[in-house]
Amino acid sequence: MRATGTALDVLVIGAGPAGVSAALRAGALGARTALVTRGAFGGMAANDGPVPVRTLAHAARLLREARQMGAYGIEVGEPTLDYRRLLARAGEVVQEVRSHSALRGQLEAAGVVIHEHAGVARFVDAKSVETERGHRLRAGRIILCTGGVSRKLAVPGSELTETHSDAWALTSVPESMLVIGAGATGVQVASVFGAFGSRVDLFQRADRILTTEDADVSAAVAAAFRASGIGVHEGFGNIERFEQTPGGVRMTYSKDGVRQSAEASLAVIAVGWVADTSALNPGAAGVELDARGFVRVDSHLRTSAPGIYAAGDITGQMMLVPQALQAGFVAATNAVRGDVEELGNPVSPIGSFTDPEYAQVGLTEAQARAAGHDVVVAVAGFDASTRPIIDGRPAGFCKLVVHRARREVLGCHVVGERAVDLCQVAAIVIASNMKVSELARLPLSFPTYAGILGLAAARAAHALGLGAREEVDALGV
Ligand SMILES: Cc1cc2nc3c(=O)[nH]c(=O)nc-3n(C[C@H](O)[C@H](O)[C@H](O)COP(=O)(O)OP(=O)(O)OC[C@H]3O[C@@H](n4cnc5c(N)ncnc54)[C@H](O)[C@@H]3O)c2cc1C
Ligand SMILES: NC(=O)c1ccc[n+]([C@@H]2O[C@H](COP(=O)([O-])OP(=O)(O)OC[C@H]3O[C@@H](n4cnc5c(N)ncnc54)[C@H](O)[C@@H]3O)[C@@H](O)[C@H]2O)c1
Repeated sequence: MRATGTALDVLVIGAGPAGVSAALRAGALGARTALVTRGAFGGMAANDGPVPVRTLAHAARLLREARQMGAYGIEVGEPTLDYRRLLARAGEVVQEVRSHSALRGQLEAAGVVIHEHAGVARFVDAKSVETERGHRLRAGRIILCTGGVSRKLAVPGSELTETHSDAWALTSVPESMLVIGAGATGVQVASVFGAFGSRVDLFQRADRILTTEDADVSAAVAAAFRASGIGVHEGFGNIERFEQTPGGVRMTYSKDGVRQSAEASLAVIAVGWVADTSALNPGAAGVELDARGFVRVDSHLRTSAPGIYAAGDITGQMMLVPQALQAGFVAATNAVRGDVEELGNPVSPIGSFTDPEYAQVGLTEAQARAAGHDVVVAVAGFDASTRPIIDGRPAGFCKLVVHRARREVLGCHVVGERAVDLCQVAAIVIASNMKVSELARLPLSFPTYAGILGLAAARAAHALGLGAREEVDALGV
């Protein structure tokens, strides 16, 4: 067992976005800090989540674009996919992102000692941790940033199912695929493999896919998926079991006493994310979990154990990279300076790189109405805007939810090309409390996707009796 000499001020466990941010902040504040992680630096975000997934989504886009070329006078023939080559490319991208990241250098410059590939770390007591590869580390403050893992289904035969990580590691595109769970992960898996030529069936227990999106977004993405050949089964019932078949796997499920089954080459489970705490032995340090199994934290990101903080997916709060970075910063600030900062509730755009893309920021229409806001809703179709028509991508819409009296945007919901980018602009509008009429009058560049936001704002301003719509429509953005 290798023990570090004197105790550290701060030990951060897990080098995903939350842990890297926490360690950087603690080091920058002058604390003697170490960062210990099971595997490679960067966590899921770099190695198994957004970076490889976005690479596959990009390949899906390239296939789509190759098929569109004929309409623009370019003949290239039907594209074919070499999946092994694509996976190699995803690996290269992960390496490239890693080698261009300034974070490791910044951590070293801040004096943070990095223990990478240390194996699983586990609490010995509330101040010390040991790792599988023999490090023993002691610190006055400990920040838990060990992220999460895919939730398993507790049904017979669940060992026959795969996770999104297994799906990325296939050596060829499966002929067919069942995707179970239609949150951000499930729809991404379904969209990518549908584009690669698998026959995909997406099973969602709730009565609509993407339950955390505006209902119009769920409906539009489901309709687009169906139009592209993906089977979308909403409110399908309960899974009874999985069984091996000669060609792959069979899922048996039932609803209202009626039993049905579906078969495919493989089944991918994407029914949610749970904290990765089993190996950490949090009980030895007095760290309590909540009913869902996430580490319970207060607004300062303090756990139930004095001197132990947690940030990122392990807390079960918004499970996204920017939020993990922010939480790591807050937890480390509090660990070093003494509980001076709260996490707060910043404006948080969310979106996914499916085809079609979808994104949101702020309140959905239903949330705004449930909160008692008197709202005006304005929708601009992509087909009413010049740029999507130029690009041959006229499907989609931008929906604004606007507070009638305050004339401020409460929410923006987009389906279609560059939806995620469009919502970043809307996030700035919301964060700055800009009036919708000011947004409508802003001379956004022409012809752009951001212009659709201006068009929706003009329609909202018109509905509020502010008279901007005709002027903007006349410009034909
Ligand atoms: C398929 C997919 C796509 C996604 N796409 C996006 C996206 O487009 N945009 C976005 O913002 N977010 C996306 N996310 C979510 C995002 O990846 C996570 O919210 C983010 O990675 C959380 O960061 P974290 O630091 O909390 O945890 P992680 O990134 O999971 O890092 C945790 C680290 O802790 C290590 N660890 C775990 N247990 C131990 C232990 N006992 N000892 C030592 N080390 C340990 C792990 O090996 C890992 O390195 C996606 C997620 C998935 C699954
Ligand atoms: N692009 C992105 O930003 C992105 C991509 C992937 C994941 N993520 C993050 O990762 C987190 C986890 O995402 P996720 O999609 O894995 O989980 P999730 O909890 O967001 O979605 C799981 C879905 O599975 C459904 N479900 C639950 N039990 C089921 C069952 N037995 N059968 C069928 N359906 C069932 C739920 O209704 C839900 O819609 C999210 O909070 C998200 O923030 C983000």
